[in-house]
Amino acid sequence: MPDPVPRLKLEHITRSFAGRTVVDDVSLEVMPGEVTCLLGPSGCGKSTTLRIVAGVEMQDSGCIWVDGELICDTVLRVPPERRSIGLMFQDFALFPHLSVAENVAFGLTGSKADKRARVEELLDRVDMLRLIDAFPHELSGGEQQRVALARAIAPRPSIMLMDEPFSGLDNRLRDGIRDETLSVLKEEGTAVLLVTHEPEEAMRMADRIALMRNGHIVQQGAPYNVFNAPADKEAAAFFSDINVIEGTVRGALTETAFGQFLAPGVPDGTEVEIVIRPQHLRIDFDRNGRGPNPTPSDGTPARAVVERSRFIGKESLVEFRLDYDGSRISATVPNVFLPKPGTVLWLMIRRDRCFVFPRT
Ligand SMILES: Nc1ncnc2c1ncn2[C@@H]1O[C@H](COP(=O)(O)OP(=O)(O)OP(=O)(O)O)[C@@H](O)[C@H]1O
Repeated sequence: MPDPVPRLKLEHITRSFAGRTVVDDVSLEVMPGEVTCLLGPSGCGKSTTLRIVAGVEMQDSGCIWVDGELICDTVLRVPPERRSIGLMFQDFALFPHLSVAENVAFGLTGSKADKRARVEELLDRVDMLRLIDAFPHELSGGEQQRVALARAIAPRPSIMLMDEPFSGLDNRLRDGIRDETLSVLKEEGTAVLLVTHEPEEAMRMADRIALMRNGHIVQQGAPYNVFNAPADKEAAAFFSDINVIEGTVRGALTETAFGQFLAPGVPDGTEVEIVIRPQHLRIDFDRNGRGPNPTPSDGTPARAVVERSRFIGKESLVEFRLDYDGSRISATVPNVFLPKPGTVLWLMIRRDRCFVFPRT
């Protein structure tokens, strides 16, 4: 079977402003009915990439394809209004003088009856049918956002570009609207390119995450893979707090408080950093100095003294100092676990959750 054609494909997109490269060789694909999140810190070039796809900004080089058809390179340029692209941005604005129904019908063509049917269908899907005749000023922020979504989807764009569309909403409202939005877009088969700087939002919404830094895509893949096999230390740190254990390679091994780590193919003398997330440390009791029995997957246990412990919501964060070299390390534990400073405990780390990188 031939490979499916991506709904949206970006190839080697580059854009500079005043000699500074802001989007640097970005390539990605979005399949129909799938959500790709461009995730990265503020200023890394996410919105510029989105504006280039929308056609309101021009790339210096690279191509954009929709359903296998070239729509933009440095010579050809299909204008924004002919790209079948819907836009939903944080500062979306409904037309204040138009009712909910008129707002949603705004970009629609066809007979009055067809338009009305489409408006009602979409408002029903976003649970806003009861407010069809209301005006924007009579709606809450969340309700306005749902109408904006219905309006953006109404003309059946094959691609939806979303730039931090939910960041103006409070947390509880946001989860509901995010999930609703996702199911409507999936049902419509729309390909979504969504920009966010929040890893949690990307993990929740994306089929694929493209992690961006300084204009580059550092890593792309399913959320599970990007989280569990980060490309480098910064990629790991973008998703959660991390611990970094330093070591030097001798004979393809690094000695640490937690025993030896394999560093195959790494030359002797190379300094490495072993990255482990706080949730992947296991804590055990001292048992009069005996500590826990090591298991093959956890390696050698390390004796540590509690410096501080805090309850931080669903879990507790415990900060330790390792006997081995006096370095600090943190562990999170579900629920409430608040050992006193000075308590001796033992730590083990899940080897399958450690990432070894050359020191940068
Ligand atoms: N028209 C422009 N002229 C000059 N510089 C620009 C222009 N547009 C964007 N930039 C710069 O390019 C960089 C990337 O901006 P961009 O808005 O794409 O980042 P972002 O990742 O979306 O950030 P944020 O999450 O803060 O919106 C920024 O340093 C910005 O100042």
